[in-house]
Amino acid sequence: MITVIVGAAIVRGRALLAQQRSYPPEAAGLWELPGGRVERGESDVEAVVRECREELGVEVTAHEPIGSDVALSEAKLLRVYRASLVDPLAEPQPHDHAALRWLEVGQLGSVEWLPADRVLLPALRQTLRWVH
Ligand SMILES: Nc1nc2c([nH]c(=O)n2[C@H]2C[C@H](O)[C@@H](COP(=O)(O)OP(=O)(O)OP(=O)(O)O)O2)c(=O)[nH]1
Repeated sequence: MITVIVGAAIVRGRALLAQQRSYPPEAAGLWELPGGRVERGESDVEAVVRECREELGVEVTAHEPIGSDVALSEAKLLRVYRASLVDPLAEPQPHDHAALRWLEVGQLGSVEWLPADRVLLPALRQTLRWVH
């Protein structure tokens, strides 16, 4: 069975939300998109919405997938969906991450991403350019 990890590319205005991991030690300090494992009986989109609620305390709408699936291991893949805040004035909170940052297109390379997310940077850049 393949485990799907969904990531949320939350875009607000010209910026994308990134979060900094606080664990495990080998990933602490690196940046990723909000998200996590799709649970049994759940759709990808439902998982995106649930994870953003749990991790950030905000409601999002999940849109289309961005880029291609990225293999994390033989049995795990990362699939990213474009997302937006239901209430654009809602401020996401880092419930279990070290920090959050809104990055504009020129700043996407300024943080150290997890390796799988680095693969998606061109697609994320394109999304930020296209939204505006
Ligand atoms: N959420 C998320 N996970 C990512 C990204 N890129 C990436 O390689 N991953 C990896 C890190 C983890 O190994 C895995 C997510 O697994 P998971 O949902 O079980 O979350 P986790 O490791 O934080 O563990 P936990 O919260 O269940 O304790 O996917 C990303 O952009 N967002």
